[in-house]
Amino acid sequence: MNGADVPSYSYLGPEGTFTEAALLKVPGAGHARRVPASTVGSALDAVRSGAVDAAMVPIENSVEGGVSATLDSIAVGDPLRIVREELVPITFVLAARAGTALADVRRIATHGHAWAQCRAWVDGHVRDAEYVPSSSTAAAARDLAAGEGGFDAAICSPLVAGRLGLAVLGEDIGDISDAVTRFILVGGPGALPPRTGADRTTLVIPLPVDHPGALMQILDQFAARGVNLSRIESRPTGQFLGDYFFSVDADGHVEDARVADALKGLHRISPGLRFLGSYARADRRSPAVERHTSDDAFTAADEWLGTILDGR
Ligand SMILES: O=C(O)C(=O)Cc1ccccc1
Repeated sequence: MNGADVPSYSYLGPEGTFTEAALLKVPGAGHARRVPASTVGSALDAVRSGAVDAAMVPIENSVEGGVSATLDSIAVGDPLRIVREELVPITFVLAARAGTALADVRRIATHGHAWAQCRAWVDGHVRDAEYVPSSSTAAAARDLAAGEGGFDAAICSPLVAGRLGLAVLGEDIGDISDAVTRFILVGGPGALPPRTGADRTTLVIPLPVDHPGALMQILDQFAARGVNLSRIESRPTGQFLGDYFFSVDADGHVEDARVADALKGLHRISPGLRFLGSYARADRRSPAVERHTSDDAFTAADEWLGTILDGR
């Protein structure tokens, strides 16, 4: 904890982001040192430099899918470890300065994921709407309240709109009303969070180039050990056209024999495999494990092989 008595956390800020709401769900975070960062990359760099103990960043949205800024920043550079996840239900409002009517709104600032989730509402209520990208929903609202940025409205949380004294021109404007975002708490390499039986393991798997069937072989490592995947996305490495890595969430903990065995198989196919952590699922859902992929089955198989190698 950097010698201080309280832990320190960076997060995608400023105050009032959905990411801060996720951080405040972490036990003790309300009394911790909380350091807002203007990008996901800088929140993670604060962990790498040792300026903070851990960072909270968004990773996945039930409507829009993976958060590329997070998937990419965590995949390269000094190794990081996900130690926890939080789920936050997301509600958006259209906020404006007092005196602005909905008919006057054209330029709307917000985070890319918020914009993507309110597309239908905006199309139906704002004529010739123009998207102004912002680093977060709260940054858009803050700049709007300060009269900066040259936009007419912001899409943000009802809480932030209220705190900044902004008028709400549209309530609950998300196209899917029960949208949820998953956030991850990311620390440096260290002891693994304990296995709970309802865990998730996150991996970065570089796709070997000029290797026919590589993706099939990668997927087969999970399938053959009965390991379910809850997310798989391909992202370009940025090195050259056609060079990709897969960002994967698998059910289970690396201390589960079937997951450990799958990781060993993956490493043989893709030696640049990066282990990003095993941590408890926020929804506490445990996977169904067939008998032949249970820890007991793996132990029995190891013992059986041992008898052969020992000449027994
Ligand atoms: O901009 C924010 O408030 C964030 O925390 C990022 C985000 C944006 C939209 C949905 C979920 C998270």
